[in-house]
Amino acid sequence: MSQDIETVLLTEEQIEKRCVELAKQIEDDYNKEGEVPIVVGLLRGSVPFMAELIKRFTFPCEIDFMSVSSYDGTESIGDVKIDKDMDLSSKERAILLVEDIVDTGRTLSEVKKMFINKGATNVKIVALLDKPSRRVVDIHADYIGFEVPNEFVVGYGLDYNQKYRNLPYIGILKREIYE
Ligand SMILES: O=P(O)(O)OC[C@H]1O[C@H](OP(=O)(O)OP(=O)(O)O)[C@H](O)[C@@H]1O
Ligand SMILES: Nc1nc2[nH]cnc2c(=O)[nH]1
Repeated sequence: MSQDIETVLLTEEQIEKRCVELAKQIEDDYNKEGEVPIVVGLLRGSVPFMAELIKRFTFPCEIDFMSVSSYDGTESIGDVKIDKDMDLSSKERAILLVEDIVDTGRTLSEVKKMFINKGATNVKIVALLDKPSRRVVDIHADYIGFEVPNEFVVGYGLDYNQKYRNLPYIGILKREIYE
């Protein structure tokens, strides 16, 4: 375990097991609806989770990425802005947004609105982690991996100043690292 980690909250095995369950649930829903969604990963935190999910999808889908930002360090700095838009058109397409964590809910709320404005027919959200105690915007994620407490977590895509994304587990960062 990294010496900067206070506690491991979720092991690699727990995350993988949950990804199998989520992928099955998502697959059943898209098979019922008969749509070919664009699976859109929000860079950069969603990458490990998205890789773990999509390799288990057996339904036809396309993938794309976009990058939005709203955070600096551990605190929200307000508005969400698009740093890199996706390449595919979302007009008249079903979108499955893949996110690492829902915290205040601002990012997903803004991104979902943006897709609806661009003419997407259906926008669903899958997030690995949910921190409901921090929510300031009412946003519904269709699929959630795990609920986490109000602690700053890193690993499995989640960073602190761009570090720790490569950890294969989710852990609580020691306070002395960021205080
Ligand atoms: O629910 P919210 O309060 O909006 O917070 C969640 C967002 O914050 C983090 O993104 P960050 O801007 O740190 O980008 P990253 O994915 O590159 O780490 C995280 O990846 C989510 O996108
Ligand atoms: N790395 C990381 N990014 C976040 N963005 C919002 N909450 C968190 C968190 O707990 N950890």
